[in-house]
Amino acid sequence: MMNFQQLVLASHNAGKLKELQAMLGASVQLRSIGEFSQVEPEETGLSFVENAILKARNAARISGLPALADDSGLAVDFLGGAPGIYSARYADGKGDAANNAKLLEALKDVPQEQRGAQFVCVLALVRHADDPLPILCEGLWHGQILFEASGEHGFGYDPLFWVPERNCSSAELPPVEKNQLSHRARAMALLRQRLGLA
Ligand SMILES: O=c1nc[nH]c2c1ncn2[C@H]1C[C@H](O)[C@@H](COP(=O)(O)OP(=O)(O)OP(=O)(O)O)O1
Ligand SMILES: [Mg+2]
Repeated sequence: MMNFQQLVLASHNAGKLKELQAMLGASVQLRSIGEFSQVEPEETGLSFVENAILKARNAARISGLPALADDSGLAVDFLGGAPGIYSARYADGKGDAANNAKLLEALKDVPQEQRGAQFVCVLALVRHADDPLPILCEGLWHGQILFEASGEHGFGYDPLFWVPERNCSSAELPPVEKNQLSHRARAMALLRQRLGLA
């Protein structure tokens, strides 16, 4: 097993970097792809897996380092799994606040018992840009979509995601707790096992 002391994180999302670095601990240093390039690759895949691999290969190519990518999103039952892989682009690239407003509007007449949703995270690690065997790990987190935003922590859809096991929104959870429960935490626990860090 290769020893990954330094990985480039194939993400321009500062929230992901913070969470993933906290989960990985000090033995692996995550460097942001932003140190190397500001150009974001187009996420042309039809699945979280495809987009994670695409982002990881791109970052490995640009940086010359092994690369970790996180492709994630929110799948809402009532919307047939949307916005899913399109979560970041749900409100046409207008950002988190616009995405959240659009989701609240789409669900405004939907009763509580039909507001189930899951966060999905796929982590892909490539040793180099053309790695024929990327390491893939996934994690899911089940919850419900709230009727209004609540909480200041986290990023993205966190203020709208109600966490049944804690009875609060994911943005109300202290970061340490989110990092033990989340879709990303579950995917990272699997990755740590695969890397012999667990
Ligand atoms: O823990 C989370 N808490 C709240 N929202 C979250 C979470 N995890 C993913 N999300 C949302 C944010 C974004 O709307 C989409 C990810 O999109 P995704 O393309 O994977 O990430 P991104 O464009 O923000 O950064 P990048 O592609 O550079 O890694 O799902
Ligand atoms: Mg993205």
